[in-house]
Amino acid sequence: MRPKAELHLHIEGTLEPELVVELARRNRIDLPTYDVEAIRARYSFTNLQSFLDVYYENMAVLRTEEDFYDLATAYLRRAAAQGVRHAEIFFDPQAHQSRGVPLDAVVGGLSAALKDGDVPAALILCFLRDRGPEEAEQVLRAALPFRDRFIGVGLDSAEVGYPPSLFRRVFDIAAAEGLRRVAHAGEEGGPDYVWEALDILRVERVDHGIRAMEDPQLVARLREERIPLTVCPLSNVRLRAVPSLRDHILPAMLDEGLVVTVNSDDPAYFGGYVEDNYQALRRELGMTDEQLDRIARNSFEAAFAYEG
Ligand SMILES: Nc1ncnc2[nH]cnc12
Ligand SMILES: [Zn+2]
Repeated sequence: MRPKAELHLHIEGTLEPELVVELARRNRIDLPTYDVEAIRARYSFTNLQSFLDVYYENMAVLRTEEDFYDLATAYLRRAAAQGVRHAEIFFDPQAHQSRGVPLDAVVGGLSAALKDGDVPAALILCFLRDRGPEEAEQVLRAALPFRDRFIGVGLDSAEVGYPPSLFRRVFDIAAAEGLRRVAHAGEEGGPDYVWEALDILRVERVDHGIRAMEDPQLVARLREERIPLTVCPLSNVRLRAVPSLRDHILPAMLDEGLVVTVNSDDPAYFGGYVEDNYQALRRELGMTDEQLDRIARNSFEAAFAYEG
């Protein structure tokens, strides 16, 4: 299996139904069903929001530092089996704080798992864009005492209606703290969101970015500056950002000379971990070993903290 880095992975999106049930029992939380197949049967999505509704509902079982430790430990085990040699992992503190889970339990559990895990990994703190810029700034300030436990900040959750420009200030603060910067853009939002992420947030990687291909000038900018894109093919199909894998624009992105990487996004929900995404590209799009090797090489080049 080809070695690779994974750069677009939400740790909350690795919460498998089996762990939902185990944590609900451990924390005495009522679930509508304890049948893992019944939970999985709900994973049919029509767009990003329809997924986010289920994603936020399921993560209510995450309560304690131990829960976050177990979640990240399970991911790192799977990642190792998928050929991942380095991971940069998103987490969504606001999604837990809003349920009364303290930030130190989240950061403490995740960072302890990373320390003990087999795959070298780092954390990227994401702001939920639909909760607005003021709350994002509060979260960043609350997280600064844990500054040594994460390497950067990101922007995720519902995209359309929440343009990157809203988050200029909090990204400026992050930059001044020496934090690396990424943002989801061009998943459901148009190329204008990718421009804003680059020009206003000064991001160093674009998460998804598939709609950048609608704007040739933007493609030229991404190519010339070698700004990596963390593309998530199975996610794009399951959230209907593309009609099917056969229609995915990823091969054209590679042909344009873009620094494309392949990642799993929320693998517990989208039918596969990162190697499964590589294999699907081979199977459905006929991508060659040479192309997939290039993508894997890109993933190490695009990493912020790879020490290979
Ligand atoms: N694909 C995605 N887009 C935006 N926010 C997310 N949070 C988890 N997965 C996401
Ligand atoms: Zn994502």
